[in-house]
Amino acid sequence: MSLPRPGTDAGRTALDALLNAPASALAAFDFDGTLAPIVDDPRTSAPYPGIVEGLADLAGLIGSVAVVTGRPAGTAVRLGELDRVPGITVLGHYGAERWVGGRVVAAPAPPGVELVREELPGLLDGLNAPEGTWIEDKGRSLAVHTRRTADPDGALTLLTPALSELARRAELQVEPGRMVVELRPQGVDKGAALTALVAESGPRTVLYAGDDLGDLPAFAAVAALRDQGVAGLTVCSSSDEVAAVAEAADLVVPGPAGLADLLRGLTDAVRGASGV
Ligand SMILES: O=P(O)(O)OC[C@H]1O[C@H](O[C@H]2O[C@H](CO)[C@@H](O)[C@H](O)[C@H]2O)[C@H](O)[C@@H](O)[C@@H]1O
Repeated sequence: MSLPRPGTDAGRTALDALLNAPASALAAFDFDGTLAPIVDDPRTSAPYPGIVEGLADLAGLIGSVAVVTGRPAGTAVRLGELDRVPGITVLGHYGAERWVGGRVVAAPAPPGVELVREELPGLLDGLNAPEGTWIEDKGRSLAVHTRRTADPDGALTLLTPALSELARRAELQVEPGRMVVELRPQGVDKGAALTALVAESGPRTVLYAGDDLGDLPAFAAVAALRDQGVAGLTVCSSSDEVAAVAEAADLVVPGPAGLADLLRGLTDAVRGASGV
């Protein structure tokens, strides 16, 4: 499997650094839209064929592999079969939760989450939210999905102002995503999560792959880490739904299928470079 070349100097430098010193590399991945194709019902998400095997192979060849997701960490592990990846770290809820070796560690959710849980159904009724609007209660956050409505973008436009006002009263943060608006605790994002992981394990190279707006803080963290001497490669798992992530990435691959190919290309190249 051939390995695509990043379109930026910084990305090419980081890819070369990863291949030259794989034991000093961290590769971190978003879940939905990156490792798992987007589906209408989030409860049925599953990794793209070959992804789990690709992550497991990579985990045996480089310093560390992580998933950083907006999902609860345990949900991502269950849906993604991530416990099949030796040594993987899974950071859930944008870094508020950490799954490692079967245990989830997290601080308690702020009280605003309970307020949103109580008020959200009535708020959606009052707005005549279109049929197909669905509340995903993730425990420490709630997400309002519109993908299954007749007009997902129109539904988001209708609902977002009132959801933002509810988030403000609950002292929560609004997280927009692919046909979804999430109300979640403040003070965490994927950038801070990735930065903390790097501080902990001290890699000399970081690869981060994502597809949605919530991944942009992680891309920004990769850029900041470069200034501190850590080589960084950002990868976009592209879609027709989000343009900003491809614009910010060093390398763009066509969705989870492209990410599966990239994983195979990376493992082949690492093995080739080290003669394994
Ligand atoms: O950080 P991620 O791992 O990318 O999680 C972000 C959100 O992903 C899920 O929603 C998205 O995927 C669904 C399943 O494919 C899709 O139906 C939905 O339209 C997408 O927005 C998940 O349900 C959310 O809780 C995550 O925050």
